[in-house]
Amino acid sequence: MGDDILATFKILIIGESGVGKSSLMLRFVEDNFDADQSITIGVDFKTKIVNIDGVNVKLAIWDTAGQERFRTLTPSYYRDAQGAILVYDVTKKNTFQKLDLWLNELEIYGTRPSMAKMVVGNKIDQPNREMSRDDGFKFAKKHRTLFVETSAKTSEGVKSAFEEVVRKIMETDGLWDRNPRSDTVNLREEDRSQSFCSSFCSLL
Ligand SMILES: Nc1nc2c(ncn2[C@@H]2O[C@H](COP(=O)(O)OP(=O)(O)OP(=O)(O)O)[C@@H](O)[C@H]2O)c(=O)[nH]1
Repeated sequence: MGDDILATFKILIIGESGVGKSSLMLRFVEDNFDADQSITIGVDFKTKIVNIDGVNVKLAIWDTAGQERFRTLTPSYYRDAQGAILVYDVTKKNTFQKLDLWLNELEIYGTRPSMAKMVVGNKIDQPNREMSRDDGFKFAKKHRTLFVETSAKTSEGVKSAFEEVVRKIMETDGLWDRNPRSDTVNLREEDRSQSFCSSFCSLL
């Protein structure tokens, strides 16, 4: 395998304000954590190339604002996304209860019916849990989504959260297209000189 990138996947991170969406992206893309992570206004965007089971794919990760007043461009965030990570904070029950609304947004604005969805219970490093692992698991089972618990602070579960979404996208027919390969787009030198001669040299 070379450096070829098989495909580019658009993945959204959604959920209530303060659950750790930006922190999960920062941990996954830059392996970093900021205890004073600032609030997201509108949308933040990062790319990362990952190798999944020997195949390179490029991820375009869209970190959306949890706060309603910063969500003016919602439909364009969702357009063509192949995967979505729905985040709640295990120490805040209300963020878990809002997951239904976030799933509903995906239904309304998502343009790919078979989008891969992952529910993520974040901040498991904290001692004051309000939601158990089982609560998250049951929700995910009911809505047929993937599920994992994470800590953006310690990095536990973060890599799996993103990688499992990518695997799910890859195994879903019709959800993605291969990136055009450079050797099929550009004719090789010998082909080019041949086609030059067959269409032009014979006219001379
Ligand atoms: N202890 C702990 N704190 C976290 C974790 N993830 C995020 N935080 C903190 O929680 C706060 C909010 O995190 P953000 O990543 O800004 O949350 P967000 O969901 O992007 O928030 P919005 O931009 O408002 O939508 C910040 O102070 C983070 O440092 C975690 O796993 N553990």
